Amino acid sequence: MSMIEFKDVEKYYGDFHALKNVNLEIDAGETVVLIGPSGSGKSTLIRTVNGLEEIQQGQLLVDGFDLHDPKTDMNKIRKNVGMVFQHFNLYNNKSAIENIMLAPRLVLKRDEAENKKIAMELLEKVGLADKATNMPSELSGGQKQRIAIARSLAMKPKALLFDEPTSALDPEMIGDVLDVMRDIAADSSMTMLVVTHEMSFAKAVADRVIFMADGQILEDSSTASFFEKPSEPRAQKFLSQVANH
Ligand SMILES: Nc1ncnc2c1ncn2[C@@H]1O[C@H](COP(=O)(O)OP(=O)(O)OP(=O)(O)O)[C@@H](O)[C@H]1O
Repeated sequence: MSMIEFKDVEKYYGDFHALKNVNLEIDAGETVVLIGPSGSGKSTLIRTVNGLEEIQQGQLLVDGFDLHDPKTDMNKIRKNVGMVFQHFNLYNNKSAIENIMLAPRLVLKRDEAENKKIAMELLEKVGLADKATNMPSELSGGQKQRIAIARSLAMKPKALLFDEPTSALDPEMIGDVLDVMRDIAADSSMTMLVVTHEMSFAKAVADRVIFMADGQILEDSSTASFFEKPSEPRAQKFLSQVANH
């Protein structure tokens, strides 16, 4: 069953045509990496999936719900579709564990003892059990991002969206975050859509690679065939540029 489905989607910012005839289907459990040059529309695409950006034409189905249908409850979509941002977006006035416990408490009304138990398990999972009571200002970028990932997981989502999760991190922090993402991708029930420039992560973890340029999907291939040789010349050029980085 497809978890995310774009059908002939068009997105404009005013006069600017940001997504052009996007057709894309992502099955439940798939890990898909979205790559492309700066300004190609990757963030825009990923942000439409949980309603942070509206589409103007076409259809977008998430977990079987049509995002354009006024009857669709966006809160329900956001419960099931977590998002991890480049700049973490933690609540800076709350400790690591409080960041993780907040949404389940408010949105899911999870019992407090159960909430704490799940939050501690997630802190273990991301390797930060010893930082439970630290404030975000006391954490490194990589630690903040792992807390943000734990916070998303606490809602027990069906899908996770990652928008350049390692782009704001010092190089030595990136590996730990990618390791956590790799673990999550190994859970066959989790759907992941990841915007990243980390080609080795894409190669090792993604089932499929989508290449975008100028608001269009130019290539949608299995990871193996994409990295062997993308069929699209612009994808070939992009790949050689990031590889030389
Ligand atoms: N809120 C907005 N209003 C107007 N234009 C926007 C807005 N957000 C994005 N754009 C434009 O839409 C295009 C796609 O932006 P988007 O952030 O989706 O690209 P991207 O592929 O994620 O780029 P990057 O890799 O640099 O993050 C860009 O030309 C950008 O300037």
